[in-house]
Amino acid sequence: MASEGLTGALAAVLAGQGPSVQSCDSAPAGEPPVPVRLRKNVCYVVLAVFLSEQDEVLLIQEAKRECRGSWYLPAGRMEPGETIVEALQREVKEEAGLHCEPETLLSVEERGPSWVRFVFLARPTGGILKTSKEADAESLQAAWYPRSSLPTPLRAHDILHLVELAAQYRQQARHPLILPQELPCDLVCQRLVVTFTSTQTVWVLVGTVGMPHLPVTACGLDPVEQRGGMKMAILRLLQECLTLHHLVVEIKGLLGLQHLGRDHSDGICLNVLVTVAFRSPGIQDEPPKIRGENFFWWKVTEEDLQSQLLKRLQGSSVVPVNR
Ligand SMILES: C[C@@](O)(CCOP(=O)(O)OP(=O)(O)O)CC(=O)O
Ligand SMILES: [Mg+2]
Repeated sequence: MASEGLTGALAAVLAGQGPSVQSCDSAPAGEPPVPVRLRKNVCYVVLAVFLSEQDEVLLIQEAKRECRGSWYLPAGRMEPGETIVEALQREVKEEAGLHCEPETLLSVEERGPSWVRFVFLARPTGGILKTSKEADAESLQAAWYPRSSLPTPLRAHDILHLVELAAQYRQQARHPLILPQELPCDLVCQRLVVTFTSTQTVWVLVGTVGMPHLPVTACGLDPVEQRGGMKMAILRLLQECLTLHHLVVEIKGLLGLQHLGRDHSDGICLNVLVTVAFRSPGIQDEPPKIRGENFFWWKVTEEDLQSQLLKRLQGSSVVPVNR
C-alpha cells in the first residue's frame, strides 16, 4: 500500500471505520490464536446509558435471584449471531420495553480479551416503558430517575461513572460519534495507530509484511494475557520492534470498533490510538529507532490528515478504555 493507501486507511480509522483485518503482525507465542466463539471463550456485554433532557437516567430493576430488586442500567450479554447494536437493542427492549438507537460508544471496559463490555449513549425511539405489571425473568420494571437521586440498592456502583461519562459527553462531546463498524473478524485483535510527534510533525508506525498497513496485534486468551489485559498485546507488538525501556507508551483510547457477529465471526478489532515518547526530556526530532524490517515510521505529510491526527492526540479525542 503506497502512501495514498496508508493515507486512505488512516483517514478511515480516524473516521471510526477501517479496513477489515486480513492478518496480524503480532500474536501470542506458541499456538496460533484460536478463533473466538461467543459464550464459549469470550463474553461481550452491552450496556446503554439513556440520559433525558431533564437529566433523568433510565434504570431497570433486576429480576435475577442473585441481584433481585437492585437497580442497574439496561445491560446484558451478547448472543451468538447478533451484531453489537442488535444486542443493545434486544437487551433494552427485554429489560426496559423501549426501542432505541445508539448515539455513540461512551466507553469500552475489558477484563482481558475474554470479557469486553461496550457502553453506549443511546436514545429511546419508541416502545412502552416496562412497569411492574410486565415483570418477567429479564427485569422487574424500568423507570426514569433524576441523575442526582438514583434509587437504591444499585446492583453495582460501576454505573455511576458511566452515567457521569454520559453527562460529560452531553455537556461537551470529547470525541466524534463512534459506532461499531459491521465487519467480520475471527480474533480479538487491535489495529494500532502508534504515533510519535515532534514539533507539529507526526509519524505513524507501519507494518511492512505484505502491503504497508497499520499494524494489527492479536490478543491471546491464555491466562497471562487475560491477567494483563488487552494492553499486553499492544506492548508485545511494540517490544518486537522498539526498545521500550527508554520510551513512554500511552494507550490513549479507541478510534473505532469492528465486529459483525453474524456468520459465526465473533471476533472484534479495536482501533486504538497509542503514543510513544522518549522518557528523557528534551526535543527529540526523530522517532525511536526500529529493530528489524517488519515496521517503519511513516511521516504523515498530508496536511489535513496530519492536523486531524494531531487534533485527536492533543484533545485525547478517543473513547476511553477501562477509564
Ligand atoms: C455482566 C454485567 O455487565 C451486567 C450485564 O449482564 P446481565 O447479568 O444483566 O446479563 P443478562 O442476563 O444478559 O441481562 C455486570 C457485570 O458484573 O459485569
Ligand atoms: Mg441484564
